[in-house]
Amino acid sequence: MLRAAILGLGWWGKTIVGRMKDSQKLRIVRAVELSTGPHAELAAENGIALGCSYDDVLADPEIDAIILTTPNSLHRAQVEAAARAGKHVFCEKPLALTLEDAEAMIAACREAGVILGVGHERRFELAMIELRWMVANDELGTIMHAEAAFSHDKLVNVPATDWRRSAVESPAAGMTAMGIHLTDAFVNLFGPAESVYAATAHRVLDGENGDVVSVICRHKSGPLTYLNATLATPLYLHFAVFGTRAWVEFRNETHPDTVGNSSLTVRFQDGCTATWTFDWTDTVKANLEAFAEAATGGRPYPIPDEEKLQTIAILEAVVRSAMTGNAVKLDG
Ligand SMILES: NC(=O)C1=CN([C@@H]2O[C@H](COP(=O)(O)OP(=O)(O)OC[C@H]3O[C@@H](n4cnc5c(N)ncnc54)[C@H](OP(=O)(O)O)[C@@H]3O)[C@@H](O)[C@H]2O)C=CC1
Ligand SMILES: O=C1CO[C@H](CO)[C@@H](O)[C@@H]1O
Repeated sequence: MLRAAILGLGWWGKTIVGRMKDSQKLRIVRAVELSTGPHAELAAENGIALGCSYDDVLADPEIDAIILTTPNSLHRAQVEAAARAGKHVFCEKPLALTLEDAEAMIAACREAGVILGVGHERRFELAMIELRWMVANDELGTIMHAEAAFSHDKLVNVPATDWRRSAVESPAAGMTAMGIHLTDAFVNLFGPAESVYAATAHRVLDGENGDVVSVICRHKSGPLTYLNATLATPLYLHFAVFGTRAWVEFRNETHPDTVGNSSLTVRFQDGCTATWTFDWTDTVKANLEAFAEAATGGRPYPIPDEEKLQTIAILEAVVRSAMTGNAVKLDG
């Protein structure tokens, strides 16, 4: 059992506490209240000790790991501090806001010999795992292109002054909140991108950041990918991959606060169509338990460092492209 402390009991921190309540692999035993505590009721219900600083938990030999559900710009310093203290660290997405920061964080964890988990839970959807298998095993033929769209209007009602609406914390119209999940999926399916073009628009939300983003990537392995993400329409997640032998569409009704099914529809060259539905699985818990297994020496963490870096390289290129209006080439 991995014993963890959590930093940041906001929306997502509370979600994680709830999801990990009955886990046999990771137990949250301490929480650091930074700014908006106290969280006495939640802590009492879940057997979590409050009232300590980050330095306290880093010095606590009873703590094996840190979970970070804090504003994005704090992630680098907090991950580096955890690594220096010899703690495994699970950091929510985006891992970092720049490639330089992500590289430094990964280097710090490697040097300290600790596992770095990241909140890309969408990889743990059963339908996504199936889709990944189809692509990797050439079931779809040559992949021509893929498209995806993701939205959640949770942020519509938060004040424009909330950190999640700031262009620094959440650049390129919420790429860091929504689009990055799709980028992670494309990196997982098709590997690194060699060039990126992005545009943002400003439709309904106040503030300097825009509320809808579109991104086209050319992947080194060949396919073009296209994503749309917004902060202002009701929740949806749609994903489609088009190959010369078949195309596949993935739909998902899952919301972090509710439960929904997902489905994969495949249409083959000969016109046959097949649809599979998948029951809801707790992908947040699956990701944290995979992290716990890696930290306790069970098996490797399934999101490789190289892919964590590629996702942040694309994020950085999206921000640059949206600002300049030019395509951005990625090297290395
Ligand atoms: N994987 C996923 O699907 C999701 C991931 N996330 C990620 O989780 C992280 C947290 O997001 P979310 O929970 O929505 O954010 P919230 O604003 O709801 O919570 C952030 C918490 O961080 C703490 N905090 C520390 N310093 C600051 C500061 N300077 N300003 C504000 N809060 C601070 C506070 O904790 P306290 O109350 O304990 O003081 C606060 O409640 C982000 O990185 C986000 O991208 C978010 C949603 C879904
Ligand atoms: O930050 C976020 C906002 O909500 C989305 C889902 O509803 C999350 O997936 C995302 O990580």
